[in-house]
Amino acid sequence: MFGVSMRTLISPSLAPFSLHLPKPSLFSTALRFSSLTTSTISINNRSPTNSPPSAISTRKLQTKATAITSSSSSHPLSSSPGEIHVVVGPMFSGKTTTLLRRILAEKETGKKIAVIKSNKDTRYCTESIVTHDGEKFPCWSLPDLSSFKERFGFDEYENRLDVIGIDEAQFFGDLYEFCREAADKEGKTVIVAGLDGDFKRRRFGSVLDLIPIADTVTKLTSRCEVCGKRALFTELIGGAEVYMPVCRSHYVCGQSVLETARAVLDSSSNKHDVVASLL
Ligand SMILES: Nc1ncnc2c1ncn2[C@@H]1O[C@H](COP(=O)(O)OP(=O)(O)O)[C@@H](O)[C@H]1O
Ligand SMILES: Cc1cn([C@H]2C[C@H](O)[C@@H](COP(=O)(O)O)O2)c(=O)[nH]c1=O
Ligand SMILES: [Zn+2]
Repeated sequence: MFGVSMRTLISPSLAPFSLHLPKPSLFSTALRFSSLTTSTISINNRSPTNSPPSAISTRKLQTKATAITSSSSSHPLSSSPGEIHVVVGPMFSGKTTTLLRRILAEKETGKKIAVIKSNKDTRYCTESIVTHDGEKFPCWSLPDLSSFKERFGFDEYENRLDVIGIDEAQFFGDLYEFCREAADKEGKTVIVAGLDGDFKRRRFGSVLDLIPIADTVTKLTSRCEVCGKRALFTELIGGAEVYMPVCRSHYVCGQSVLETARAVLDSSSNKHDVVASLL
């Protein structure tokens, strides 16, 4: 649905956007994932999926030793602590693609993996995560994360699962608790992909709450549908579900266009009301 919507973005209703560039959709057509930009804050200087350097092994050993002598936790560490990697950005910035790459890299090293996405996202397919380029990977489509262990099987989860990928993380109300427990107490590596902000640039769900407990945070960017520059934000451009990635200038410009359009619509519907009331 989105693939189609984005290809028809510059519709008559978007005339104000197209004023800035004669053929803005060329940017999305030409865009490949490799051209999207990334900035990663690696809190402990290791890459998300690479095997840890020796300093990390030392840290894990120390933490393990601490866990053995600690009796305060109701969930004593049975293995090394896990990791949390967070991938955020606007729509079409490559979050699902990145998640998929990282998950496949983990799988290739022999790790047992599982991918979960919110069942609120039914755009392409419910049983798979699907990138906007059509790449797919089977997943658990769930209403919340707390139901995952039971569905996956407690024993299988505890003893065999190494890596959990979470897509559309902004829709999970229990994201923070799930990730903290999985990484801190259950030794899982959790790779989380989701929107940091909504179309009003407000924080979305609890994705941002993960930052203080994350190993790495990667903010991806897309390409502005209007000018082709780096897109940081997602703009809602039509109905309830048509979005496009935009740069800061065009986000601001789009907001003022929308405000003006709303004001015009309001005043004209008021005029109609007045006229109607006179008839
Ligand atoms: N308007 C667009 N702007 C940028 N990328 C787009 C657009 N439309 C489709 N794409 C494609 O979407 C891909 C990213 O898809 P995906 O990983 O699913 O992103 P996200 O999960 O961040 O929404 C890009 O590599 C690009 O090929
Ligand atoms: C900006 C924005 C998005 N959504 C929805 C629309 C999609 O279902 C997902 C984002 O998917 P993607 O993998 O990042 O392309 O979120 C929303 O509900 N509200 C918003 O403001
Ligand atoms: Zn722009």
